[in-house]
This record gives sequence, C-alpha cells and structure tokens, in this order.
Amino acid sequence: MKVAVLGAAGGIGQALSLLLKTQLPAGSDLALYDVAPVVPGVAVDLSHIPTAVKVTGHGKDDLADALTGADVVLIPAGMPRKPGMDRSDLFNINAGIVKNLIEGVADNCPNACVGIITNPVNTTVAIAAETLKAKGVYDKNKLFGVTTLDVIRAETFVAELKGVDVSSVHVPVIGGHSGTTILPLLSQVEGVEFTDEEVASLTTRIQNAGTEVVEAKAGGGSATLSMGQAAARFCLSLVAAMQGENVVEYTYVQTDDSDDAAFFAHPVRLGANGVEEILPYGELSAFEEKAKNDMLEGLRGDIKLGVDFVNG
Ligand SMILES: NC(=O)C1=CN([C@@H]2O[C@H](COP(=O)(O)OP(=O)(O)OC[C@H]3O[C@@H](n4cnc5c(N)ncnc54)[C@H](O)[C@@H]3O)[C@@H](O)[C@H]2O)C=CC1
Ligand SMILES: O=C([O-])CC(=O)C(=O)O
Repeated sequence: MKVAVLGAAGGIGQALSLLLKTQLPAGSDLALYDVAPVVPGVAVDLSHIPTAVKVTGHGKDDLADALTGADVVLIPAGMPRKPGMDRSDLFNINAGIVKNLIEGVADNCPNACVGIITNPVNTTVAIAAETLKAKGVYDKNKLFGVTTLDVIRAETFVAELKGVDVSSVHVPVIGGHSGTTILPLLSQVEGVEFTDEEVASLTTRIQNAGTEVVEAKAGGGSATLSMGQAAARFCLSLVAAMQGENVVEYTYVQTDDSDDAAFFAHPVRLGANGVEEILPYGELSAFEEKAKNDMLEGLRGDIKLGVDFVNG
C-alpha cells in the first residue's frame, strides 16, 4: 500500500504524516510531497521512527515520483484561514493548487483513491472531479472530501456536554464542510437526550468549530492537529477497507441525488475500490430537515463554482 500526502510539510501535513508513519500497516510506503524546501527533512525526521513504513520526501519538481504507484492520495496543500475570513475566501489561491495537483494524480496514479482536505472543500472536491473528467480518468467512487473533523468534533462536544464516555458516542454529520452546510444529526445520537436549546446551540458550535480554532490561533492558521488526527482516521479506514475490512465513514462524495446536492456527505461503506455503497442518512428531525433545506442552495452554489472554475 502506498499513500502520498501532498502538502506534507504544512501544519496538517506534518501531523498527518507522523500518524501515518506510526499507524499504517507494516510494509506500506508513505510519500511526502510539498513545494516547501523543508519536505525532504520532514521525511528524514520521520524515517528515524522505528516502524515498518518507508517514508520518502519529494520536493517541488518531484510530484511524479511521489505519486507513481500511489493507492491513496491525501491533499492538505494550500492556504489556511486567518480570523475574519470564510473558507470561501481561500478559493482564489487554493482552487489552482488543487487543480494542478489533481492533474498530477491523473497523469501518474489515475486509479488512486483521493481525499481532499484543502478548503473550501465544498468547492475543491468539485474542482478535482472536473479536472479528472477532463483527463478522462474520473471515477466517482474514488474521490472523497474529508469531513471526518466534523464528526470527531461533534462526538467530543456531545460527550463533554452530556458527561459520557466519548468512545461510546457516534454522531452522524452530513452535508458539506463550511458553516451551515455542516449538518450534525443530533436526533440520531443513541443513549442521550437533548433539549431544543441544546440542539440549537450544539449544532451552531459544531458548525463554527473551525472558526473557534482560527480565532484561538489568532492569525497563526486553522486546525492542524485535530485535522491530522481526523485525516489519519479517514485514511486508515480507507486502507483497512481496501484490504478487505468492512468500514463505514462519513465523507463528502458524489451522490447524484437531485433532491440534495451533487456532492453531499453521507455514511459511506468503503471497500477495495473506494466507495462500495453510499448509505442513506436516515430520518431527520424537523429541525434538521429545515436546516438541510435552508443550506442546500448555498452548497449547490459552492459546487457550481468549482465546476465553472475548470470548465469556464
Ligand atoms: N477539510 C478540513 O476539515 C480542513 C481543511 N483545512 C484546510 O487544509 C489546508 C492546509 O492547512 P494547513 O496545513 O494548516 O496549512 P499550512 O500553511 O500549514 O500548510 C500548507 C502546506 O501546503 C503547501 N503547499 C502550498 N502549495 C502547494 C502545492 N502547489 N503543492 C504542494 N504543497 C503546497 C505549503 O508549502 C504548506 O507546507 C487549508 O486549505 C485549510 O483550510 C484545515 C483544517 C480542516
Ligand atoms: O476552519 C477552517 O478554516 C479549517 C477547517 O476547515 C476546520 O477547522 O474545520
């Protein structure tokens, strides 16, 4: 199994690479790519950790080597937010970065499963899909927006509020990955009850959790450590599924469901070839149904922006 991390020298990239070096199955290859000149050093640093995962570092002109033979590609390359910015403010700089890197994927590892972390995820995933289509290698079962951070945050916040063991809490989060497009389904959490006020305030906290970190870091970037953990969980689930285990994760995928949006985070059964089955997200409460209907137009607009970026 070969995993490539593009943007590996960044805040997320380094945390994610550390977790993958220590947790990928023995015999895996981990290729680290970044335009920052420190990336070979990050690879040397990690290579001193005694696990049976081989790490290689690839600088700016070495994207092809990083990608050749990759089974999984994770992309946290690009600019993070500063206080006062929305994720959509990152579009101008990050859209082109994602398009270029995905062209590299199409040329060097067209059969790889690709997880997009770069914001705005609602849009960059559509950019990736259209870029792969233009190259004639798009497989909708192999492209994922990584929304696992929304799930782990929701689980943490619910456990804190209710004083229960976090390992027993499971919170579905559907939709997209920004503001009100992030939709936690608190009505489906088993073993706890919420008042209407708790549902409203917890939903808002989960939707604004990224901003909570951006403001606390005061200009020094956005979530990197919790995102490294979330991306590692997603990647390890995907790798386990590709090796035959039965795994379900919430992730932003092409659904072709005209009632929702072309891309929408669902529970997804992962398998040897990426998406094995997109599972239904079940019944929504009246609060969740309204929240979904209110955000759909915005999510569809975010997706259209990505489609138009590639197709003009
Ligand atoms: N999906 C999610 O839930 C989350 C997404 N993010 C997003 O992840 C992205 C990265 O965030 P951080 O790691 O904090 O940023 P960072 O600035 O610490 O790292 C970004 C890295 O990307 C590299 N890079 C820039 N252009 C590149 C290119 N063309 N090819 C390869 N590498 C390139 C930079 O050299 C840098 O090392 C941001 O867009 C951020 O908004 C952040 C948190 C959560
Ligand atoms: O908020 C941001 O800009 C980074 C992000 O996507 C998150 O932390 O969920």
